[in-house]
Amino acid sequence: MSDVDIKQTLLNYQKIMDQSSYPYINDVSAYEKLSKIGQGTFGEVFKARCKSTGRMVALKKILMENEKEGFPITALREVKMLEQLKHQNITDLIEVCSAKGSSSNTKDRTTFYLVFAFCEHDLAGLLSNQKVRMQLVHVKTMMKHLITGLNKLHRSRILHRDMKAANVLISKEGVLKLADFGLARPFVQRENSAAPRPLYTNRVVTLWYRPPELLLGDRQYGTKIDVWGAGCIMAEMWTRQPIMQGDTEQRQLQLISGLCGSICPQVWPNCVNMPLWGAMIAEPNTALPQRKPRVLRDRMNKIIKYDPSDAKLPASFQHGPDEEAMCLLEHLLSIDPDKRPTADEAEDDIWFFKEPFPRENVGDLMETIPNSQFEYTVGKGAHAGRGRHHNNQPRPHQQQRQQSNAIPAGQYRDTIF
Ligand SMILES: Nc1ncnc2c1ncn2[C@@H]1O[C@H](COP(=O)(O)OP(=O)(O)OP(=O)(O)O)[C@@H](O)[C@H]1O
Repeated sequence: MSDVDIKQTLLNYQKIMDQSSYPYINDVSAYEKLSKIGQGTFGEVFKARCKSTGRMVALKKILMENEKEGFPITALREVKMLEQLKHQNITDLIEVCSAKGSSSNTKDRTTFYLVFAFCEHDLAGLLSNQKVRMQLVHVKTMMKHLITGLNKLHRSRILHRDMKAANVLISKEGVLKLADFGLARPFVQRENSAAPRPLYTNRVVTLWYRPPELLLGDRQYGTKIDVWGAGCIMAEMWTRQPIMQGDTEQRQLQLISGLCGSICPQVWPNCVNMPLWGAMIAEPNTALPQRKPRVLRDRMNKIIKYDPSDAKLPASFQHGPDEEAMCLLEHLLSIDPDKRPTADEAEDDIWFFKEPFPRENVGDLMETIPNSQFEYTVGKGAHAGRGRHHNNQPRPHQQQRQQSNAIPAGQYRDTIF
């Protein structure tokens, strides 16, 4: 079914629903709104409680950009994908709810909400809280959850396209969930490499987590764009802040070269075929500086160490760099997308089979966080919008809106850890 057909079907469906008292979709009044916890690109997000079960949920209001057209196609895509993606490491969409306008002006309008199981933290908030002391086993468990969730996504032929610590949620029980499928899209697996590949928009992924191929204008990318994001998140587990914080696409490329080495045909033969390669390399102040060494290992070796205060490590452990962790990180952050592992390969990485072994959850870490820190304040606290997508670029469907490259005051600017 084409997007137009889906839209038309939904329009008809909504008309029927509007005329009927039969609850095809539950009314949002089944939930009691408690507080506003986020301002997503698509609309507001509220913490709420189910009146009948007491279950905590996140209500994501769907921004109706053009109400006459009914339920937005982008939100419909998100719902359809999340229905396929039932997995413990993926945000749990419980249902879609609706609400009728209450005033005489709005009574013909229906507002829709996506209802998700509530998660107390996002990873960005957790990492920015210096009181949260993470041990190697916590980092490993969270990375295992993240890669397992990503593997499920890719096996379901879906690209996330907005991997970042702020889109990784952690439940009170200490289970990590990939969230925010607003930019996700299904992809076609090419059986025949000679077949033409579909073109996707390259205006995806928050700048700090954007891989070299997207920065060089690639429109035929694949799952490896998410794998790069997983690598950025893995490094951030130790640095506690995003590792490459460019404020323009050119600057982001320079930061990548500064850390991961020059983007050049010797390390990535196909780079010369990227749409922006020619223009960028020819610039006098090129964003593609050549002969830059790869210093990722040196920089990270100082940080990726066994923590001597980590009582859970066997006594025989040396407190040196964690060589297996370093190897996985190096692999995830390969400049050449073809050299990055698939999520399936990363899930079987040797690091996860070495002590300390990943656990079912990081519930013990969650227990160390005082209850008060489970609460939200808009724009502050656990869900503060660090590296938010809309600070760097609009969603594809919003490209007509003004793009702002500004990073808000108090946030990281153009730095490298
Ligand atoms: N299941 C959940 N539990 C708790 N909070 C959530 C949940 N889902 C979303 N949120 C909060 O709402 C915010 C916005 O949600 P989400 O990222 O899905 O929307 P978005 O419009 O795509 O936002 P963004 O512009 O940040 O990408 C999140 O950053 C998070 O703080």
